[in-house]
Formats: sequence, structure tokens, C-alpha cells
Amino acid sequence: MSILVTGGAGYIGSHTVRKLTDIGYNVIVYDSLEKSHKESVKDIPLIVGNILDEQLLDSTMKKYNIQSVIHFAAYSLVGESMAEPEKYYVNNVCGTVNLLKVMLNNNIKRIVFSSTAAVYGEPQEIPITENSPKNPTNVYGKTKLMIEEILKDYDLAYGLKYISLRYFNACGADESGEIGEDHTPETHLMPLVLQSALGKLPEIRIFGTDYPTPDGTCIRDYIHVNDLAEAHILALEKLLADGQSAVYNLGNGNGFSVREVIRAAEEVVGKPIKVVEGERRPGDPAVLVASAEKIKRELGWQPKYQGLKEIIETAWKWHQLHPNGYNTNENF
Ligand SMILES: NC(=O)c1ccc[n+]([C@@H]2O[C@H](COP(=O)([O-])OP(=O)(O)OC[C@H]3O[C@@H](n4cnc5c(N)ncnc54)[C@H](O)[C@@H]3O)[C@@H](O)[C@H]2O)c1
Ligand SMILES: O=c1ccn([C@@H]2O[C@H](COP(=O)(O)OP(=O)(O)O[C@H]3O[C@H](CO)[C@H](O)[C@H](O)[C@H]3O)[C@@H](O)[C@H]2O)c(=O)[nH]1
Repeated sequence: MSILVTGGAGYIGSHTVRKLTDIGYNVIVYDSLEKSHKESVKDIPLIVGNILDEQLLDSTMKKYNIQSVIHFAAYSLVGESMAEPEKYYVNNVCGTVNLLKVMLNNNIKRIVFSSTAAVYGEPQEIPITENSPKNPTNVYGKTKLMIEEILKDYDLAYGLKYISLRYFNACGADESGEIGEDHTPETHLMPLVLQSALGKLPEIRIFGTDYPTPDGTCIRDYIHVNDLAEAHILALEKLLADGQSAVYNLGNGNGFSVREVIRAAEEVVGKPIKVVEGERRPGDPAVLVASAEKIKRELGWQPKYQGLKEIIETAWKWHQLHPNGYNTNENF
């Protein structure tokens, strides 16, 4: 069983690739490396290429006799998506349409797709279920919702079976400390807090302290990257078993505020982290918390990591072992 993993060298992709190979799947990573590092998928066959490259995709699928695809490749910076929408529509939407075309030409009809909580926009109910209204407030979220709609139409017309996984806030690192989150630029809260703890950043800035939440800061649902990886395996196995398409939220159902994240990080690293209170970041909803009951009920998914500290401990191990991420040449 050969699986093509697009974006497999990225943060969530590399953790999923590791779990897949651990249980014996034959994995081929297909990644432009534009946003990632080949060191994250050492010892795994890696094709360096773009999902917009029809010929390379086609020859890769034929050469490795690919039977299913897990599709992580995308741009995912919310602010950038508003400033450069074309870049996002081309890479995420056109790239996916191209990937699906080559899959169908090769009679490959199973795909697990990385969607996002950003498809919901400003939530009207908490926790958010898969049926909650979908009104993305940024171009990034719109590209993901468009792809979900395309997948639905391709299922009806061509029998392509898909599972869209709407992740909430991915965080943490593999327990080994060998792979973890290394984005340039980094925009996510948890790695920035830990980079501040390491002294790589002077401070962590809280984006808004006047939200209608108990401590005034935004609440998010933080889900460990290896729990996400497990969900991809369950989704793939569902497609292999009954072939029915589905959409699932992936969060752990617990909301934590920005201040709670910083406090938990201080406990893990054992020292205070310098905090600056700043303005709100445009487009941030006050509260995003998932209901993941559907995937628990239907696929038996159960996140191992529930609390913040245990998640942060795994990320802290990665950051301590790799203060410069995968770039070992930089002086620390
Ligand atoms: N990190 C999160 O909290 C989060 C939340 C919701 C959804 N997602 C989605 O999950 C997926 C993975 O996210 P991540 O945080 O691991 O991101 P990432 O940037 O670390 O990984 C994405 C990978 O895709 C590759 N890529 C991008 N465009 C490509 C193209 N045209 N052709 C080939 N490769 C390409 C990049 O080089 C990178 O390796 C993305 O689709 C993202 O939108 C992430
Ligand atoms: O330096 C920082 C960085 C973030 N935050 C705050 O921390 C929270 C989490 O922010 P992240 O940037 O880590 O994550 P987001 O919730 O913005 O985004 C995540 O969830 C989105 C869905 O809503 C998308 O899927 C996106 O890809 C994914 O990273 C937010 O309230 C944000 O305002 C800060 O206070 N300071």
C-alpha cells in the first residue's frame, strides 16, 4: 500500500509520515520544501516538487504505484493570504485541482485532506460542530472551504472518496524530540512562547487583552500534532475499509486562553517569560473550541494529550534540542 503525502516534510505532515511508516505503510513524500526541511523526513523517499507540476506528479504516482493520497501541501498564513490572495488561490485551490486531476488520471480515488477551523470564521456557537455555519473571514480559510466543496463535487461526479479533517490549533512535537515545528516566519503562539523562554526572542506579545473571555485573552483549542497524525491514519483506514467520504473536526474540546498557555509554559520551562500586552490581531475570533465528538464516535479517535503542560513539554524538548530548528549551522 503506497501513500503519497503532499506537504509531508512540513510540521504536521512529517509527524504523520513518521506514524505511517512506524506501522508499516509505504510512504512517498512529495514536497516543494518551500516551507520545510528535508531533515524532517530523513530515510523516507522524498520527491522535491510542486503540486502544480502535473508531469512530475504523474510520473511519481506511476513510479511508486500510489493508491491513496494524504494532502497537507498548502500555504497557511492568514495575514499573507489577505495581502496576496492570488498566491493562495493558485497554490491551495489550483494546486489541489491539479493534484485531483492527476489522481483521477491514475485511477487513485482516496484522499485525506487538511482543512482548518478557519472555515468557520467567527463562530456562532461553542463548541463548534461540523454542521456549524461556515463563514471564513480570511482568504486562507476560503481556499480550504472551496477545496472541501470541490471534493464534494468530485465525489458525486467521479466517485473520488475524501476525508476532510478540520484541525484547530496544532501544537507540540514528537516525543522523541527529533522532529517538531520549525516555520519561517513563525506566527504560532506556542513556538513563539518557547522561543522567548530560550532567549531567541526578547518577549512574547499578547494580541489583545480586552476580549470577552474570563482573562481578556483569546481562547483556543490546542491539539497535539501526534494526535492529529493518529487521526490521519484512522481516516485513511476508514477510506480503505468503507470508502465513504466524511468531514471531521479535530480538537480536544478544551479551550485555553493565551495567558493560560504562557503560564503553563512558564511552569514547564521553570522560569518567568517576559510578556508584553499588545493590540488585537485583526481577524482573531475570541473563542474557538471544537466538538470532536463525531470522529470519536465514528472512528474511535481519542486524543492522548488533554492538558496544556504535557503538550508544551513535548514542544519544549524539541526546542531545547534544536534551538535553531532544523538549521544546525546557525550559531545559537
Ligand atoms: N498548523 C496548524 O495549526 C494548522 C491548522 C489547520 C490547518 N492546517 C493545515 O495543515 C496543513 C499542514 O500545516 P503545517 O502547519 O504542517 O504547515 P507547513 O507549512 O509546515 O507544511 C506545509 C508543507 O507543504 C509544502 N507545500 C506548500 N505548497 C506546496 C506546493 N505547491 N507543492 C508542494 N509542496 C508544497 C511546504 O513546503 C510544507 O512542507 C496545511 O494544509 C495547513 O493549511 C494547519
Ligand atoms: O505572538 C502571538 C501569537 C499568537 N497570539 C494569540 O494566540 C492565539 C493562537 O494564535 P496562533 O497564531 O498560534 O493560531 P491561530 O488560532 O491564529 O491559527 C490556527 O487556527 C486557525 C484556525 O482558526 C488556522 O487554521 C491556522 O492555520 C492555525 O494556525 C491567538 O489568539 C493569537 O492572537 C498571541 O497573543 N501572540
